[in-house]
Amino acid sequence: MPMSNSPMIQLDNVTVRFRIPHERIPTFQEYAIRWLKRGIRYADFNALNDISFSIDRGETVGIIGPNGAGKSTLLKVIAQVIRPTLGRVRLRGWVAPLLELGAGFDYEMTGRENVFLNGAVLGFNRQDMSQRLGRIVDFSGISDFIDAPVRTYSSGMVARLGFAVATDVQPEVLIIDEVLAVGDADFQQKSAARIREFRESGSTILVVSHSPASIKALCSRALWLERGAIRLMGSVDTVLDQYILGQPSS
Ligand SMILES: Nc1ncnc2c1ncn2[C@@H]1O[C@H](COP(=O)(O)OP(=O)(O)OP(=O)(O)O)[C@@H](O)[C@H]1O
Repeated sequence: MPMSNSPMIQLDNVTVRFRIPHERIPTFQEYAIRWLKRGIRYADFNALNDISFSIDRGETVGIIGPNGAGKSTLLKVIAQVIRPTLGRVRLRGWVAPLLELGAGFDYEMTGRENVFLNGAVLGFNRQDMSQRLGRIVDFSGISDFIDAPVRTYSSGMVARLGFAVATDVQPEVLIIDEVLAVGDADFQQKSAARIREFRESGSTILVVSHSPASIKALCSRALWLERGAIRLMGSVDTVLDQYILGQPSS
């Protein structure tokens, strides 16, 4: 099979800027008055600041960093959920993002209906999804609840179902934001095994986790983000050893 040498994901000088009110405005009324008087002062805040890197086909890259470092923002900009303020994101594959858990779910609908809904979002029709349904429900391990509305599910159950749908459809690029931390130990093992299968079949994977151990177990490269900038990117061992050294508990 001919393989292109060009990267699967490439970011060139990506900056994501949010505009946030400078001071806390206690009520909506106060906000409206200030807005009319042009009295709201904003501060521009770069959640990502001039980020450049590329990821090749088949790489599994773990993203680590403290709270607020910009990890989720980075995944969102790669999944094209948000646009960069400056710079460019280039993608060469079909992406299945598992960002906020259950973000693609309608909580009033049943688990079964949501499988079809999620499938449609990922580009699959009803017939495709009917064929996949049994396998998805099986993997999620929530078959007893599949006809109950998702609002009755625990966050772990939502995670199981979301993960089962998004990873049944063999994406070329799989983007996973902290999903692995949600399920119980049994599900964490199952999902890690599934990610390894994707890795072996050549998918490109990006995973955010606060757990250096899960990143070590799954990834070949790691990217350490801090205050919106790359602190270090390299082999998983090099980056995590440095990262762990910098943690207050060590
Ligand atoms: N829509 C938004 N508007 C304003 N600020 C935002 C928005 N989204 C994120 N931010 C800010 O950008 C920064 C980075 O957020 P992000 O969620 O990417 O961090 P993170 O590294 O994923 O953090 P965590 O580990 O806590 O999940 C934070 O300071 C956050 O408050």
